[in-house]
Amino acid sequence: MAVYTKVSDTQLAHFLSAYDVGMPRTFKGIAEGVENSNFYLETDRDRFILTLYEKRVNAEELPFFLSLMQYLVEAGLPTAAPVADREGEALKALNGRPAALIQFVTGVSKDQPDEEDCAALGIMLARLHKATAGFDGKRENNLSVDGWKTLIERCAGRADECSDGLNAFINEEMAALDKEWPGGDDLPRGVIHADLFPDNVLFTGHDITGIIDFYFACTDFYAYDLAVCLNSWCFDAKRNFIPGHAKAMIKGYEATRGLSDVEKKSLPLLARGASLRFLLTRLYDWLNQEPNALVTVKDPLEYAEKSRFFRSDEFRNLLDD
Ligand SMILES: Nc1ncnc2c1ncn2[C@@H]1O[C@H](COP(=O)(O)OP(=O)(O)O)[C@@H](O)[C@H]1O
Ligand SMILES: N[C@@H](CCOP(=O)(O)O)C(=O)O
Repeated sequence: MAVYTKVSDTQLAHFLSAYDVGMPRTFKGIAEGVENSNFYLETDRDRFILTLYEKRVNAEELPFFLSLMQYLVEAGLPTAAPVADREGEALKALNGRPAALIQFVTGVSKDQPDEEDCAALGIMLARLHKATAGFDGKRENNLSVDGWKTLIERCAGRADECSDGLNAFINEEMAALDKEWPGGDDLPRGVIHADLFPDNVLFTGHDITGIIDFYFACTDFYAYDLAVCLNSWCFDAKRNFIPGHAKAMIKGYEATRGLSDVEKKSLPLLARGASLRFLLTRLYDWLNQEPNALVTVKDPLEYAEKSRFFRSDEFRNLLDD
């Protein structure tokens, strides 16, 4: 459960007095997520998510995230809208943290998405990329090559506490990616989600009803967003790659936004970059656990294994099929 900052009944009542959202009926911490504190709020009028932004979110960047979310709702994407208070403010503060009330979206995230879900995700990801092309906000990806180097410095060679040999693996992978990573103009880019894991996509059946958690959204390669999804949607619980999932996702994506040959050829490298990004943030969290937080720390090694897979020929061959 991710609740780093608690909210008392009195604090909630004071916070809600600025809004026109009705009287609270249910209020509880949410049993998913690792980044921010999230609460489910039901009032006599509607359902909401109350988010208190924590460690990795830079408060100055919150207007970018919230305006992107609002833009996407208006563009017809199934995303959650920030709720403004009576003064028209969506970005507020609560218990010393920046906070926002977000519209609740219905649907259930999938632990084990199937091929049809992956196809739907591919289509939705491409729709998202086409929609964000009209959004004029920009945000550098602080979890790309330079950000990985910073995380490596902060993990200070302690990776082997997690697994023998992990430090050497990370350094070797970082050096290779640093050398080969595409330059800013080498691939089409725009605003991407950058963390579109299955827990951030809500379904009813095989239909996507909600895309949430835009707090890593940034300006980067569209194909990198696809590479994040190949990492997070196309492996089974034993971390075996599922080629059918990847094919369905890429096909769905291409049906909506075509991928150039250069983008396709870059996917193995971009997928390795995405693996390293999630390996490093998970490793940092694993090494710096907060004893008082209600949070389930995620396994860094999952992404070391995925990174090794994306270095193999199997994925390259699949793209040539
Ligand atoms: N707008 C929303 N509508 C419905 N459920 C949501 C919404 N936002 C978050 N949730 C629920 O809260 C959980 C944690 O939210 P998430 O944004 O992924 O956390 P974090 O900010 O820690 O990354 C999600 O897995 C989902 O169950
Ligand atoms: N997707 C990341 C963790 C951050 O996302 P959240 O939605 O689970 O808070 C990972 O799996 O490492």
